[in-house]
Amino acid sequence: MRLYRATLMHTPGNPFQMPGTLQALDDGALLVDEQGKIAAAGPHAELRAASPGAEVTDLRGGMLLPGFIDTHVHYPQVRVLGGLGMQLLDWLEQITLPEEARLADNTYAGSVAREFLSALAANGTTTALVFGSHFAGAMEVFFSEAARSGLRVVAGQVVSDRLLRPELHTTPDRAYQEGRALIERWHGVGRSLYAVTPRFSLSASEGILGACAALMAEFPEVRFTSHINENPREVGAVRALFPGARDYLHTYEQAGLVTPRSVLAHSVHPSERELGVMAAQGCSAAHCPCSNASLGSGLFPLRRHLAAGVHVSLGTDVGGGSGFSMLKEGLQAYFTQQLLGEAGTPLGAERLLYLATRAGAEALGLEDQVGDFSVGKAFDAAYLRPEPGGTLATVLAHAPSAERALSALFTLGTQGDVAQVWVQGEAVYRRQTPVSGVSG
Ligand SMILES: O=c1[nH]c(=O)c2nc[nH]c2[nH]1
Ligand SMILES: [Zn+2]
Repeated sequence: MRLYRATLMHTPGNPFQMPGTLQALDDGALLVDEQGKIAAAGPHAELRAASPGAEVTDLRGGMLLPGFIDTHVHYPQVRVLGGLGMQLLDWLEQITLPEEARLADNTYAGSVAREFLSALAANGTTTALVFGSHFAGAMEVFFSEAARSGLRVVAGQVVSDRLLRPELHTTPDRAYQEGRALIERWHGVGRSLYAVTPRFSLSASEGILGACAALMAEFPEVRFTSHINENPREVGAVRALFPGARDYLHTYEQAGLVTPRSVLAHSVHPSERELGVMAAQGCSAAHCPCSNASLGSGLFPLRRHLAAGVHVSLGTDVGGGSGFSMLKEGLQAYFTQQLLGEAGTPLGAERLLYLATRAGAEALGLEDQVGDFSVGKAFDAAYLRPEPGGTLATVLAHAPSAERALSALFTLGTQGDVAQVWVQGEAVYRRQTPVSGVSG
């Protein structure tokens, strides 16, 4: 048993439904067992007295949060981050798809996978729903590297059969065969799960969506993810490609792909009908505010999603987004809602923490295992501790409440403030202290 002594913050409930779910303990502790599960949580003095033999990891001076859960992030797109100046379809054609084609080479894919997984961990992300590569070989490489990294990933091969580039196209039969082989090899192995992943209806014929549906029916535990209603030009093109569909969601719905296992990224331009069906089917929307701003996609109608009863989580959407930081994503989500004025939903610290952690666990059906520090869950955690002397350190030192400390963290925090990260009690990242005072 090991006792982690720290200032703890987590949201073991949904603050959009029940305000006041933020729990903060100033001198708190988590007792973690040999399986990496939380055996007890509470004030440090109490846990210490009850478990005098436990070894103590002293994390005072920072904040211990549940590991972040990123519900939309593209593995092949690390190296295209920063490609500013375009909207979705031009950005895909000119910057992103040429890079994705390079993952046909497994050695290249391995380097990218390692860069990607290291960046997730260094930003405190312990679980991610990962949009994969179009190549089965690159997915083999990815799952192997993910197992080595210790992170939890829900990932799948991306499938498409039109309008991208020929080398990224497959066929329904091949999509089914390769998907099946990957699921049998990786789903439920270690900390990996599989997600069936058509890129978007624009690049997926009814045949491809049918192959995805066949996999979902055959493997009732695998997850599903895709894109929806991101950009007006994209939405118009999908309408033209599926003249029989009522709207974008209907293209997935007709194939039986809208279920509680589905996470649809973006949903910036939904109709009321689409929101009603998403809510009724228990499917989640992954909100990616940095990407929506960067690609000029629009302002996410969070209020309408919540009013309809659609579950919402957060995603960084690397590389359309602006990096791996779920703190930055939370801040941009807050900005977006502020910019919407009356139509926006205020996002205080409690809601931001929930969106960056537990909401993701709920979207992935993992809320019994991760997402907060409840007893029985895995110890997946990020320790945030700014280096002394910076602005965040100053603000935290004077924060009048836990909420203010947390909102300062979302406002000012960066990758450099992530000091240590654990998954299931195993250290997966530790910040290297910069060498200071060396000149020449
Ligand atoms: O933000 C996005 N990134 C992508 O790579 C993509 N592909 C289809 N639609 C997409 N949207
Ligand atoms: Zn995306």
